[in-house]
Amino acid sequence: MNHLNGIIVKGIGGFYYVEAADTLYECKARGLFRKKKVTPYVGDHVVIRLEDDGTSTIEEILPRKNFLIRPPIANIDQLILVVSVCEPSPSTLIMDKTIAAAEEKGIEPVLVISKTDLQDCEWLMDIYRTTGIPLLTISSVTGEGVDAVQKRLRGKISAFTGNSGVGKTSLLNQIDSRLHLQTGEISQKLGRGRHTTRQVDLLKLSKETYVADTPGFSAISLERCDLIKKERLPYCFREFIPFLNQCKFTTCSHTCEKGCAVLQAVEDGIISKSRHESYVAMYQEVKDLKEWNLK
Ligand SMILES: Nc1nc2c(ncn2[C@@H]2O[C@H](COP(=O)(O)OP(=O)(O)OP(=O)(O)O)[C@@H](O)[C@H]2O)c(=O)[nH]1
Ligand SMILES: [Zn+2]
Repeated sequence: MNHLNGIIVKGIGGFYYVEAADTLYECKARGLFRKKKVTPYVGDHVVIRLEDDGTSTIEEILPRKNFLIRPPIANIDQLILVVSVCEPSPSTLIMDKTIAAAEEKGIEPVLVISKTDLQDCEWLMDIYRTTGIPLLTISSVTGEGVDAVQKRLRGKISAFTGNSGVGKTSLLNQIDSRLHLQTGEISQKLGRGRHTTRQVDLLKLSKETYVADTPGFSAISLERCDLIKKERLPYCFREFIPFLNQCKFTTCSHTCEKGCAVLQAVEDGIISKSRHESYVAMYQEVKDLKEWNLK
């Protein structure tokens, strides 16, 4: 009997496809998982057993670094949030909700500003430059910045998110022409649109480099389903963290109080106003929620 370590890249009808030692194994999960109500997720690092009859079984699921339920996926290293500088214009509130949701889950957010061939993006860069969130700019038309995104993906499991039409598919096709993903209108016609629920697959770009193929992975699953408790919220704005212990009152909500170090940092231009506005809007949404409204 032979055991191998691998990663689940696809799940279909009770079978899991595990990549291990450069080979794809079709595996069943051990009955024990069902009994324990544990579902293997795409992205799970697993130990598989190769049986003598040629079949394979998932024996063990290794501890998860993080996981999402909708869509079901585990161990995402980074969330690549693609926003176009225009067509469609970005909503900083939705961006900040998505970024905060990633922070809360322990997934590194990476901001990619697309369509830089259409409009100057300095105004958007200015908002995010001071956050410490990795920031990249690209144009899938001129190809500018694509290399840097590719480099950023290397050795990691990444998921892309962003509104329809921002250019996620165009970017992925530039990164790896073997993907031949269908852009824009065509994919809608084929029913790959947003209403189709589809399993998530991991696409392998190169050794240990995977991208979650999640057509349904719109910002929705991250922003709406996962309201962040007000106590946690300030920590989901990473540039606020150095100031959080410096407010005059320990109960400071960092929205309007006197002696608030976060507000002072906004005043001093260390924290951008737009980010703080998003924080306040998100705080208002959750401030009166009771524990049972939140997961
Ligand atoms: N000018 C310009 N147009 C782009 C760029 N990237 C994508 N587009 C165009 O924007 C449209 C949408 O691009 P897609 O790559 O399909 O966008 P998407 O984010 O994958 O959209 P969904 O599949 O609906 O989620 C297409 O018409 C692209 O040709 C870019 O960098 N510059
Ligand atoms: Zn404060």
